Amino acid sequence: MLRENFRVSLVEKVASLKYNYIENQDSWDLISRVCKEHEKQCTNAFSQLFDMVALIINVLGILFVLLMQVWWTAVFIVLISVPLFLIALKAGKASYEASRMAQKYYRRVSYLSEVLNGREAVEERALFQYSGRVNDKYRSQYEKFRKVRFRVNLKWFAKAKLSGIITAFLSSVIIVILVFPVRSGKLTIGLFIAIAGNVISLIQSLSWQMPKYVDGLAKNKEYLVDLTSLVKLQGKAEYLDKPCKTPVSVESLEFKNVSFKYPGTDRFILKGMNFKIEEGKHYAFVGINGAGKTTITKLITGLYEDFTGEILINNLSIKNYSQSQLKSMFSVVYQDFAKFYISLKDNVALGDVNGCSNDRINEALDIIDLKEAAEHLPNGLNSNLGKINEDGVDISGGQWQRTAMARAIVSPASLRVLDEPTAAIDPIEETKLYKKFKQMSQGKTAVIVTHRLGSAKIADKIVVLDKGKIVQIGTHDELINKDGKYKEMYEAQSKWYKVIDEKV
Ligand SMILES: Nc1ncnc2c1ncn2[C@@H]1O[C@H](COP(=O)(O)OP(=O)(O)OP(=O)(O)O)[C@@H](O)[C@H]1O
Repeated sequence: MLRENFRVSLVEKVASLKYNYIENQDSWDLISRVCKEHEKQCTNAFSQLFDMVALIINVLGILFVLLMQVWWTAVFIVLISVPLFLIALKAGKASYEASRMAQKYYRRVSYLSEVLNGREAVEERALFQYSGRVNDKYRSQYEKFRKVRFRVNLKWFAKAKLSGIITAFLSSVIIVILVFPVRSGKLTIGLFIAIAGNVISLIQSLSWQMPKYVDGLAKNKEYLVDLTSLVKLQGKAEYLDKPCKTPVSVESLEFKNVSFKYPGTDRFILKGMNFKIEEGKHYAFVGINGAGKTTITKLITGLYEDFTGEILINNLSIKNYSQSQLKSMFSVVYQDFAKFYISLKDNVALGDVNGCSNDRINEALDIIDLKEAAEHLPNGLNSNLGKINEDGVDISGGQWQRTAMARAIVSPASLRVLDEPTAAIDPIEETKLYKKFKQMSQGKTAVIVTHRLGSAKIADKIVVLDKGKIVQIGTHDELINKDGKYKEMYEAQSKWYKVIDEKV
């Protein structure tokens, strides 16, 4: 039930969160803490709770026997156990808090461990031999992580041991005192042995088992505090909705005086931006690194809502559309697109979650020049990609990019956003690809973010960005004949384009 229900609920909760929580460090830490070993956290809590109930019954039984025979020993033992109980409670809470603090170091440690051992960085590792340096960093981060944990564990250990020693000592005192009534004949030897046995059993229960369970339960309580905080994070159930089966067509998209800064930061990334995208046309957004191109695509697709000014789709504010309507309007390929280690066919089919036929997949692969390569894979379209599967095959960076673009092609959305997905494809191939993309996107609107002006050239309009502002808009011919940022950038890259112009 935990796996089927709780895990699914957690996944749905995280998927329904506002996008800015995913990019925010603190909320991401919270999400990681709650989702990590959630099943274990719950099963531990249950088993510890039951063990504790069993222990309490056991302790109460022994206390009852003691109470009947030598009442003061029972009272004495109960009085000792109260502070022990409180100490264990505090230790459990501190231990979970330490794991919260350790989380940020742990994240870095896990990342560095992946860099040192993972498959992703294997080539750079072999080429640059950086393992020694990264290892030093790993060690220093791990030391910080270990010290935080060690301090808490040490405190816990010291408290638990000290409590154990005190209880053992006081219980020995009880046993010694009981010798006197035995000597005077008030207590039989048999009863004395039984009581001494019970006192020793109580010591074990109260000084070792009880603190262990209380500590565990306190940790679990803190987990519940985190879980409650996660549940309270703002989200919308509609973020889980699929795109509408009948996509909403984007006839126009307009930015009116849009300014934006990322949540939790002070710097405006977009400053009073105005432009209009018309149906069926292709737009290229160009500009230096950090100019704000990707940020525009994030706002266009509704990932962030906290902007000032207006974003109008078909003359209606973007905020008036439901998530399923918005999702049906855009197909997006980002520069850091996801590589899914599933079959090639499923990778492409993700572009239309409402159902995608084999014919459409083949057509998309054909357009994107991936069909031949797909036919050479061991199981054709059904070949698993990536080395995570036993029969998985590695494809090249450019082929991954083409796969991601094929996803955008099978999507029925009317506006395609390509945020530099072609960086791993050489400039000549890229320009060919965009030309083909333009041909097959007739009637569709496209926003292409690129650094290669040879590719931008084929767009109907080029939007030039600089420091969060639009500095020029126009066709290639218009912009190249004016002095300005575009001409400057184009001339800097022009040596390439002579070659490209000749070849494509
Ligand atoms: N999640 C974020 N939180 C805070 N700042 C961000 C975030 N994402 C991007 N930025 C900042 O916003 C600015 C614009 O980034 P953006 O990715 O839009 O630029 P870009 O023009 O697409 O750059 P590039 O050509 O390098 O891809 C950058 O200065 C970046 O540091």
